[in-house]
Amino acid sequence: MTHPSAVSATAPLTTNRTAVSLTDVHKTYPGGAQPVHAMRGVTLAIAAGSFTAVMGPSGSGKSTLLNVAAGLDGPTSGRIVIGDTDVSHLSADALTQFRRRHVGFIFQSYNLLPHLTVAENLRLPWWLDGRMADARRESELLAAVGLSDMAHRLPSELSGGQAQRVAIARALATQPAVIFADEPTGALDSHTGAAILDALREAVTAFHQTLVMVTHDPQVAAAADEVVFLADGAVVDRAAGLTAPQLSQRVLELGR
Ligand SMILES: Nc1ncnc2c1ncn2[C@@H]1O[C@H](COP(=O)(O)OP(=O)(O)OP(=O)(O)O)[C@@H](O)[C@H]1O
Repeated sequence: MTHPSAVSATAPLTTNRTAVSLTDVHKTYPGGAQPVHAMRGVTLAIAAGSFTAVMGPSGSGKSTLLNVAAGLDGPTSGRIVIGDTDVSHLSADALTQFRRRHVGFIFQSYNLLPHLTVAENLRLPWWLDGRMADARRESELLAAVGLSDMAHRLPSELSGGQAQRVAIARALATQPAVIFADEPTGALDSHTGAAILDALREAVTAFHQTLVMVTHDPQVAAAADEVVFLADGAVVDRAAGLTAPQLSQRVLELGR
């Protein structure tokens, strides 16, 4: 295990075959009258280089799983390992530093900084880590998401699909051990959403990245290598090769 103070900016974190593992992870929110058990003993391993979709009925704990697995929120108990690092017990500062270097995020709302250009938004992960942006990688990423000619635009001058392409490129910038995406196509029309999903898949494959994506959309989940099903805070199934209607049906059954 890597000691918190020894987190390196350059250490390759996906040398083993598992990019992320959760072992008996529980997450309980204090709540009002009663605590909410949003994760009840989740054990899950995500293979390096894979694309995993997380599906389940509303309130089943998908966003909680993503936030806890990504180190955005701490577990109540259990162990989370990203690459070779046990992040469950890192101090807040060490965890922030670790996330900047080794975890990528894509959100439904893009989360671009409005006063920075496309290129500057893309450079943020390096800047936040006190490093110079890698100009060659920046050009490669802009080309990979089809935005080479929009590097100097502001987010307000982009369509939703273009903004999400910037977010994808930014998530890939530091070659993270894993990229977590929460409903990345949720704010887009179905045509643009499909194009974004293609761009994401292609970029993730081209750059050998690992992607874990929460989605309600069975068409999106059908493009994943594997789908993890959650119900009531627990992993109840994992499946590969199901069609969109089959995935839809499975989620409906879990919600009953
Ligand atoms: N900060 C919080 N405080 C208290 N309870 C919370 C908090 N965040 C989530 N919950 C509860 O935890 C449970 C799981 O929520 P979560 O958002 O992870 O589900 P989800 O599957 O992502 O839902 P949806 O599909 O509707 O987005 C729900 O019962 C929710 O009300």
